[in-house]
Amino acid sequence: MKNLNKKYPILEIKNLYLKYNNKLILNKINLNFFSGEIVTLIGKTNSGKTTFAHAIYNMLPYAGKIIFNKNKIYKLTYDKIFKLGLVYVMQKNRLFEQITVEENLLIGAYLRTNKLLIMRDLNKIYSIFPKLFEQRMQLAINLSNGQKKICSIARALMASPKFIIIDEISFGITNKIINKIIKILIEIQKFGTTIFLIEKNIQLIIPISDHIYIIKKGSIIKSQNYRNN
Ligand SMILES: Nc1ncnc2c1ncn2[C@@H]1O[C@H](COP(=O)(O)OP(=O)(O)OP(=O)(O)O)[C@@H](O)[C@H]1O
Repeated sequence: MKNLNKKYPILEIKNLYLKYNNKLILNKINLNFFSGEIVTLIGKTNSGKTTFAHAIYNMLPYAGKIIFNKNKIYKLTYDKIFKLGLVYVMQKNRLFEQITVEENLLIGAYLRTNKLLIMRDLNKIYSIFPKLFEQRMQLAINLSNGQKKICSIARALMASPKFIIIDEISFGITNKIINKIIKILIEIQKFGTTIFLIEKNIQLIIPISDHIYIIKKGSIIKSQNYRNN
């Protein structure tokens, strides 16, 4: 049984509504996320998953309130949200392509001050993903799409986040690599990081999820709790 902090939610979504051109895309979403949970959002194409993540990161205007670690993040820009420890790995690659893989990874840690811990985490990333080590001096633009995704996730992990959103881990990468990423996620979850996965390929994700929500046409239509407590 996992020892999850249920005292107060690390992320609260209150009455979230979002429209594109007058079309309702997210419809009254109310969700609470707690520290150390792995939460998965499942839904078909165009159900509103990515839009939901964009709203959390304040990249789109919405109605409702989103509170992260008691901060009203609906009033903040996404760089400020990052500084609070909420990190978002977008579905599409957002690496800095004209700098090296290692420079990208270190940018993930730019707010951290303990160099020893940063190097420990960097070495850990390299030991889990040896190909990133081999490619560390290459410009990010030269990576394959799958390696770019791994590098994006690794960069987010280098921030030592309190909360990480990953939009489609499985996008462009093999099951073997997904399993490696899952191993790290389980490890950081033990230290209290909340992991929010947005997925279509659910086979590998369901067994590690504490909570699964299903979204359809912008509404959460089902939730399933897999925790033992
Ligand atoms: N920039 C945009 N302008 C207008 N409508 C948009 C825009 N982006 C998304 N939408 C619409 O919002 C709805 C939800 O899209 P969203 O990308 O959130 O779905 P999704 O569940 O993440 O899909 P996928 O699994 O394919 O990534 C869709 O109807 C889509 O057409």
